[in-house]
Amino acid sequence: MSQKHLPFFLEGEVVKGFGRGSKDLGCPTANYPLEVVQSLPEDLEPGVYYGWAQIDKSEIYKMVANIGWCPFYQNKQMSVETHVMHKFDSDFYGSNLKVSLVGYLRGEKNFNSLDDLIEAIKQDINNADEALELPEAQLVKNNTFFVNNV
Ligand SMILES: Cc1cc2nc3c(=O)[nH]c(=O)nc-3n(C[C@H](O)[C@H](O)[C@H](O)COP(=O)(O)O)c2cc1C
Ligand SMILES: Nc1ncnc2c1ncn2[C@@H]1O[C@H](COP(=O)(O)OP(=O)(O)O)[C@@H](O)[C@H]1O
Ligand SMILES: [Mg+2]
Repeated sequence: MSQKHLPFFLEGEVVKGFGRGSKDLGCPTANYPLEVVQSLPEDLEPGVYYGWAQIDKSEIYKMVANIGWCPFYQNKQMSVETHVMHKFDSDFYGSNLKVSLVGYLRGEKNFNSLDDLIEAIKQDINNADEALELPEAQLVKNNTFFVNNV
C-alpha cells in the first residue's frame, strides 16, 4: 500500500529548515520548499524512504528521506528532507536537488530520547545502504530523470 507510488521522482531547491539535522542529530537533511511538499500525491505514506539523490549535476548518491511531521519535534507543517549518504565539504542551500524514492523503510515514530532517534536514523542508513545494492534499485539509479546519466 505504501509502495503504490514508487518509484517516485521529485525535484526542487534546497531551502533552510529548523537547523536541527546537523546540530541535534549529527545528520544533515536537505529540505524542500512547501510547493514541493504540497505537490506530493495526497495518499503518499508518510515515513522514511530510501533512494537516490543528485545535487545539480553531481554524481548520483544514495539517500534516506523523511517525509512527514517529525513527531519527535511535533512540526506543524509536513516536510520532505533528504539525507544524502556522502560527506560534503560545504552546504548546498539554493542548489537543485533531484530525488527518486525507491523503497519504504518505516513509518515516522516518536522517541523517548534524542539518542533513540539518532540510533533509529543510523539503522535506517544501514538498511538503505543494503537495499540500494539490489538490482531493482540500481535500475532506478539509471533512470534518465537524472542529469547526464548514460
Ligand atoms: C532517516 C531519517 C529518519 C527519521 N525518522 C524520524 C522519526 O521517526 N521521527 C521523527 O520525529 N523525525 C524523524 N526524522 C526527522 C528528523 O527529526 C529531522 O531530520 C530533524 O528534525 C531535522 O530537521 P531540520 O531539517 O528542519 O533541521 C528522520 C530523519 C531522517 C533523515
Ligand atoms: N550529506 C548531506 N545531506 C544533506 N544535506 C547536507 C549534507 N551535507 C551538507 N548538507 C547541507 O546541510 C543542510 C542541512 O542541514 P540541517 O541541519 O538539516 O539544516 P536545515 O534545518 O536548514 O535543513 C542542507 O541543506 C545542505 O546544504
Ligand atoms: Mg534539514
